[in-house]
This record gives sequence, structure tokens and C-alpha cells, in this order.
Amino acid sequence: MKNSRNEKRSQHPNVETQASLKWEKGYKNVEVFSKEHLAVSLAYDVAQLSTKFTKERGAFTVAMSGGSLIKYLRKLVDSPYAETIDWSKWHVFWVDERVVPKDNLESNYKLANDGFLSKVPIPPLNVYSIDDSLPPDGAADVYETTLRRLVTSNVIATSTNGLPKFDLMLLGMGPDGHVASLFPGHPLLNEDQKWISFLNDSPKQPPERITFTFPVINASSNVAMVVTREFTTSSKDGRRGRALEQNVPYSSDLLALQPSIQRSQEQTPTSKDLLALQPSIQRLA
Ligand SMILES: O=C(O)[C@H](O)[C@@H](O)[C@H](O)[C@H](O)COP(=O)(O)O
Repeated sequence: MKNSRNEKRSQHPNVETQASLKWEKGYKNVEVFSKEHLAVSLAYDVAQLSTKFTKERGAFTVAMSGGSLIKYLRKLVDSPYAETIDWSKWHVFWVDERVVPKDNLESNYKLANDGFLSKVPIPPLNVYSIDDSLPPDGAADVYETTLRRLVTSNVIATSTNGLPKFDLMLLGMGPDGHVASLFPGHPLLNEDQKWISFLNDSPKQPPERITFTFPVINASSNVAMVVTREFTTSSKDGRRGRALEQNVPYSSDLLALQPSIQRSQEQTPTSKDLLALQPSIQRLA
């Protein structure tokens, strides 16, 4: 399946044929790209999912992180996607957001709007940013209320256990292994009732944030994780390397993320390029 997808990507008029290393054996859905090929491949996959869900559901729900992920969405604003994607059916959410004014440089909304959303014709009412006039707890409650309303109206699909089932979740991973604003060792890793929670003590500045909880992240139909850092198992704290090297069950003292990636022991990625984890560009659920 992946080979055929890569072949299709390479046949796509906009796909530069660049070597992308793939650890097929042992890994599941982990691909190592050059920067340019990551942007090209990510755009191809996102466009494919947009077409699929727009056709199936009449809507395409995308929840995105901040960080360097946004710049790898750049190919979506170019031809052919600019013309072929039905942007009117997109609904955009944030996996996590800093509780700062939306015009603040630290805002993930500002980052995504400047780098992507302002360049495509998604209806403004379909872009769900936080209420930046509220404190973290209030912003989280209001955001969850919005999600619940959109699940009720079927804009957002529902998983078999009643959670919001986003069509695509676009994640990053920090050097400590954090995903969204779920940080190793933080009590929020164990939150399994709320859909959206908040923290005032983020180890990554700024301290006040709201974040999807793990049950919501794991309920997604598709997840693409774009890890854009030097990746070696000897990296500063090694967590990121371990996140990929082993099927490490998430535990609050080691990793924020329960990776769904097996790894064969003989292969140790030493690439200093980019790593696009696609734990499930196929369906999770
Ligand atoms: O609000 C945030 O801080 C981001 O959502 C965060 O979760 C990000 O995805 C990771 O820190 C990876 O960031 P980079 O891709 O920039 O390394």
C-alpha cells in the first residue's frame, strides 16, 4: 500500500522525485524525507484524505499542532492543490494552543494563519481558534463545548466510544517526546475523561496552554506526525529516539506518546534529516 502511495506521489505532477529513505522492514509507517520531499509527500497525503472525507462526509476535519509542522503544509497552497481541494469543506482545529492573544507571536493560531490559513479559502467560521479573552481553564471548557456541539451536528465524526473522531490529526513531537501539549511526566498524560484540558506549567514556553487529551488524539481516523529535528538515538535526552526505536508503552516518566511503531533492532536511524512519522496515515480506528 505504501509503495503504491509513494509511486502515486511520485507520479503527481508536483512531486519532485527525491530519494526518501523508508524503513519498511520492522517499522510501521515511518518515512525519512528530505525537507522538500516531506512537504511534497505531506501535501499529497493531506489532499488525498481531504478528497476522501469530503466525498464520504461532506466535511474534512483537521486538527493541527504548532511548531515547524506548519511550514511543511506549504505545498498545499500551490497548484494543483490550491485549485483541486474543496477548501469550503475544511474545518480546522488546534491540537494544542497557547493561551495568549491570537496576534501574539507565540500563538499557534497566528503561526497557522500567517503560514497557511490566510493563503487558502477556508470559510472563517470553519476555523476554530480559542477564545483568547479567557484563562486556560475557561478556554479549555469553551473549546470542548464547541467540539461537543460539532460532534452533535456531525461536522466532527464520532468514534465508537463517543469521542470526537477527527479525520486527520497533524502532530509534531518535541525534543523531550511531547506531543500536543502533553509532556513527559505531566499528570495530563493520564487525563482520560476530558476531551480538552489545560496546563499552567508547560515546560515549553509559554506556560499556559490548552491541549487535546490522549483519548481524543488516539480516536483520530488518521494521524500524521512530522518530526523535524535531528534524529539520533544519542539525541540530548534520547526520548525521541526511544519513541521510535521501541514500542514503548506511554508512561508518565518516559514518553508522552505511546508510539504505534515497531522497530527492528538491527536498523538504527541515524538520519539528520527529517522524519515524518505516519503512525497511521491508514485508518487508526
Ligand atoms: O504548541 C506547541 O508547542 C506545539 O504544538 C508542539 O507540540 C510542537 O508540535 C512540538 O513542540 C514540536 O515542535 P517542532 O516541530 O517545532 O519541533
